[in-house]
Amino acid sequence: MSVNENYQRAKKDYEKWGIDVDQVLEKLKSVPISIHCWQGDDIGGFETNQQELSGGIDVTGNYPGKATTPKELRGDLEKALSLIPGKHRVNLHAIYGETAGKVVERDQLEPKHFQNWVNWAKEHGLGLDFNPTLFSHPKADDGLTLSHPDKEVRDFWIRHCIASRKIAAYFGAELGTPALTNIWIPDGYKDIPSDRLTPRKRLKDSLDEIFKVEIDEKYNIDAVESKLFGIGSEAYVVGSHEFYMGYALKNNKLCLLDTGHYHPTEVVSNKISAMLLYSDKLALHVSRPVRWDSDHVVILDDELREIGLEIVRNDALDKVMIGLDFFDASINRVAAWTIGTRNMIKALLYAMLVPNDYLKQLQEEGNFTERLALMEEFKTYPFGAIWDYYCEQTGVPVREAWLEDIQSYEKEVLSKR
Ligand SMILES: C[C@H](O)[C@H](O)[C@@H](O)C(=O)CO
Ligand SMILES: [Mn+2]
Repeated sequence: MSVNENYQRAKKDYEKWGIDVDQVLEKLKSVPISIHCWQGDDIGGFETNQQELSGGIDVTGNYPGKATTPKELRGDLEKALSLIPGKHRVNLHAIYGETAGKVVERDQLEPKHFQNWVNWAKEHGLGLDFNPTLFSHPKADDGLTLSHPDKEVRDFWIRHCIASRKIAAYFGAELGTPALTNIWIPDGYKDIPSDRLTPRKRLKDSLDEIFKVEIDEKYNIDAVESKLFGIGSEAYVVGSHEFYMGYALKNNKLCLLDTGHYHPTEVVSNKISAMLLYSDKLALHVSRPVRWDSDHVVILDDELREIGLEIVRNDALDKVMIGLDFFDASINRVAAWTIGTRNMIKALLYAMLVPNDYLKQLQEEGNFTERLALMEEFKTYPFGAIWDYYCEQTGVPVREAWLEDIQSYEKEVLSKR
């Protein structure tokens, strides 16, 4: 049977539950995923005076073919995007600027250093998002940045964050879609602190300084990302969840929830509905923590499905800005992007093909038997046939056919680097 024949048959199964599958696919096309550029080069970036990765994050593996220039990285992203259905965004870090061989300090970065990215994004109809980079830098060597006891260090990073927001606003103005600027800092202590409050006060003050510079939300939207621990900040992280949740709510900023930044049994899917009661928008870094914040490639596991369900059943596709954050250097990096992003989209599609209103009604009626029965049965509904059709319809390879593209790309491009 052809992809279309399978689709027509599968569609009938969903239609019995009042699900308009054609409409679902139209809607899915309009949901952008922000694809993180840093999977392509192991968070190296292109600074002229490039430093080793720091900040308590780590990329393991030495699979050949990583991008070593902006052109290579863009080429690899293009390849991945050609295998992923829908129109998406690309998420950049400040270390991916292009400064023509000159050393430009991070607090001196300007929109012109990202002009090539903007031209490229225009050419490919992509939105861009942004992150100041507060790691892999001598001024972050002791693991402290915006909460540093030394005012000079703090001021440097404050200037960098302000410069970053201006760069993001340039993306927003040029591309006609606001850029999300996400601030994540590594600040914390390896061992038990004797004072948890003072660094948090300093971080709060630094953030106030950064956001004092007003930027129209038409161009730039600010987010702050919390963390539980990092390598070297096992005992204490200044920007904890409670810290940023309070800050974001009070200052009308977005909380960015990274799925790897919580206790092992604490899940982001369970936070979305609670946070959306108090905030109009939320941002996500979808990752896969294996035993720790390991940033494995996202797979279609229970938590990813649950995240998709929470976004869809709460009618929050316009409220949750979905970004990815994983980095695996032990496999083909273009494949990593493709697998993780396709899975994120699959999770959304899966959620859109569940009779969410009826399941809610069952819960209200206390009919937990039927609720569980249907939630389980829907797991084996012919979701794959709908996904295959979506891929075919959007002009990307169906099922594992994309692997052939990756294999030839590896042979013709990656292996020659
Ligand atoms: C490179 C990213 O900004 C970084 O991964 C951050 O988002 C994070 O999640 C740190 O653990
Ligand atoms: Mn993250």
